[in-house]
Amino acid sequence: MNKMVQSSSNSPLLGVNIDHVATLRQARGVNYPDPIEAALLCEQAGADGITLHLREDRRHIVDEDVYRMKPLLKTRMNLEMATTEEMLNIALKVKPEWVCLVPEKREELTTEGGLDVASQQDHLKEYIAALHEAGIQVSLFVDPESKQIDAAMACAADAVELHTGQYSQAALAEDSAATAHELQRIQNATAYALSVQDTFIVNAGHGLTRDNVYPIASIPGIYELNIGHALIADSVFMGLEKAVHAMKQAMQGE
Ligand SMILES: CC(=O)[C@@H](O)[C@H](O)COP(=O)(O)O
Ligand SMILES: NCC(=O)COP(=O)(O)O
Repeated sequence: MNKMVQSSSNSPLLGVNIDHVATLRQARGVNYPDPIEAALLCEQAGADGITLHLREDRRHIVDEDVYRMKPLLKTRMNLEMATTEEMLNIALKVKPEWVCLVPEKREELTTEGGLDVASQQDHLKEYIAALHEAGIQVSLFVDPESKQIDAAMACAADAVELHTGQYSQAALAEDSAATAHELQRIQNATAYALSVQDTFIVNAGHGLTRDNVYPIASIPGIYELNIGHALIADSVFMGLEKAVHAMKQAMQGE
């Protein structure tokens, strides 16, 4: 996707991550709640895209979800995955509009850091080229560091998604100095990427909530935010449609 798809307001687009609906399903080993039903509801409520992470251990999203969801989405699918041969084969079959390459550790509670693009450029160049050949655009989930952005561009990635986990944790801990520091890193990384290549897409996400999203959504040039855990948590109390609306409002400072 190019930057032709724009938010109707000045705030970034909202990609909703529906992994956490599948987490609830897997906790019981039953067939509900259905992440596909959730994805379609989020789209109806104004989500600009749907993100899902097919983890190697299949702890939430499973292969069938990805295959079933793709033809039903009206916006676009952003498939997060590790840089393995198995995942490449799945992506080439499913053909999501976007793939976001993320680091994975089996035992982690959630994605702990960004992909170290700089240390594996040869592998990533080939991997990204294979996805491009299938018409899939590629984003790399990276820490907000110029070294990783340079490497992502050198690998011909179309976008980066800046990992906002450290910012979110600092905000949650109400550590205002650390929050300001992490925000500055994300602002600097965004400005850096766009100064090198103004057509490059800079997304951000991880751990964002209605309480901490506005400073990130206000960064000039940020294209899309991917938000899951906090939005699905909100939906327990307010319903999924209202939770999508409320997140969009929070992104605009309302
Ligand atoms: C890469 C990323 O930030 C998301 O995929 C997030 O990791 C989803 O939640 P889990 O970490 O619980 O899979
Ligand atoms: N890539 C980040 C994402 O998709 C959502 O992360 P979270 O809001 O579930 O932490």
